[in-house]
Amino acid sequence: MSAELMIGTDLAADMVAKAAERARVLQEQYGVQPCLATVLVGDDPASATYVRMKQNRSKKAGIASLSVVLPAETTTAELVAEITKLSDDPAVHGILLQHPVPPQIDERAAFEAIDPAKDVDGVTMRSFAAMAFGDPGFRSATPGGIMRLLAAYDVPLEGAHAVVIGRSPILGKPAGMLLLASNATVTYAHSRTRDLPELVRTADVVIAAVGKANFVRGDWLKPGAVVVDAGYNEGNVGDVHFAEASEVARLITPVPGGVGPMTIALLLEQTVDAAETAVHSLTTLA
Ligand SMILES: Nc1nc(=O)c2c([nH]1)NC[C@@H]1CN(c3ccc(C(=O)N[C@@H](CCC(=O)O)C(=O)O)cc3)C=[N+]21
Repeated sequence: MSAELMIGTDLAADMVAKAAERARVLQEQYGVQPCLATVLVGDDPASATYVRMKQNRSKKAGIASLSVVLPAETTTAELVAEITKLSDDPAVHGILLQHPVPPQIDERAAFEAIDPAKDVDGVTMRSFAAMAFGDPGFRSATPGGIMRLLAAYDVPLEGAHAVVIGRSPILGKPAGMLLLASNATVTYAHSRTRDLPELVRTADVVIAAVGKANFVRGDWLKPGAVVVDAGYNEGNVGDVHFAEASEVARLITPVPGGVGPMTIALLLEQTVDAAETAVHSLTTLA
């Protein structure tokens, strides 16, 4: 093992502590408790576990959670109606629709029912555009968490070649946009990419977001590369073959303890951002 670990746990704890302090101030000065609504469709046990983790960590930070659980047979119209209710509820500051949803549901339509002011998970087209333009706004939780981790470890991005493996709408694609906004030279790789190992060997920064356990091998990496493993496969296994990669990389995220806690920390931070904005827009109006 020669690589240094990019540990998310401590940084995330720091971010959550700061969010908790801001939540306390909102409560004390305005009597408002930030509230994150989570929406889970169906009974996938892994998804239920992630949602529970988000709720538990919210609670520790003084953020209320409102849990909506819908049956697996829910239609797009029913889900959109539920999310619209949350969008219209002034007590709710942030909304998270857990991905994936069952196949009969149009996930994009459901995401777009989230009020952009409450899109603390950064999944709407409005938030995507802000990331693509490098404008302020909510970041998709995992990509935003990755950027904070890279910044904390002083990873140089300007002019660096970043290869993002995966192009999903709330992970790979926005991650590439944020890297581009930081002046990296970004290549998106995906299931149709030819000669993937060779391409990855040209990367200074690798973002693995494919959802295949131990997919990225040590001999795919340029010595000294920075490796971010955004995979969350069964049994807490990442997308990167950690034992091999950590012999070649300069910096690497562990799984668990890397990107995962940063994702949740950013979600909570952005929930408090949303609550502050809501409170301040009310006090300005008054
Ligand atoms: N709309 C939406 N937004 C998401 O952000 C989202 C989603 N859907 N669907 C599922 C994935 C998965 N995800 C994780 C978050 C934290 C950990 C995490 O903290 N994992 C711990 C280990 C898990 C444990 O301690 O049990 C770690 O890496 O240290 C993992 C996975 C967010 N996701």
